[in-house]
Amino acid sequence: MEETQPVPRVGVVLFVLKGKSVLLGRRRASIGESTFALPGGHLEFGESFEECGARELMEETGLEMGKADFLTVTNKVFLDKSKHCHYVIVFLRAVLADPNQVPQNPEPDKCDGWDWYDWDNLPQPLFSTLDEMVRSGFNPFPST
Ligand SMILES: CC(C)CCOP(=O)(O)OP(=O)(O)O
Ligand SMILES: [Mg+2]
Ligand SMILES: [Mg+2]
Ligand SMILES: [Mg+2]
Repeated sequence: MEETQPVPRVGVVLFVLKGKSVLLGRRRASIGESTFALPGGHLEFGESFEECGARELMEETGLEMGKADFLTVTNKVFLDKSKHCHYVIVFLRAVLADPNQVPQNPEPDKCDGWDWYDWDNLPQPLFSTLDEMVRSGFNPFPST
């Protein structure tokens, strides 16, 4: 019997920028377990990319998204572990509505906690897709 392949899903993740730092959290999840990743998650029915990003940011960090704009998109099949999955990941760049807001960790089963990391001194290991972008020289910061 042919093994049913999982259908591709859409994720929306955010480069939340603060000065030269970016918000990252260490994942506790099947995909990218123990790697440092951007906040974000599955696009839900009827959402715009920005609505999804704002919802996921609030759900995962308690932070309110301010201005956001589209950066790039990737298309990747994840074969790590037993759970094979295929994601189109939309990357937004965002700032906080209130730059003084402090990230919380309301989903401790999914993440060790959130912190700001200098782009020139990122923690390791990074989530695979983010690692590939960094290694390729990708820069999420607006050109001044
Ligand atoms: C692989 C990823 C970029 C897309 C899914 O993200 P996620 O596992 O954080 O999903 P949720 O936040 O929606 O649980
Ligand atoms: Mg989420
Ligand atoms: Mg998530
Ligand atoms: Mg979700």
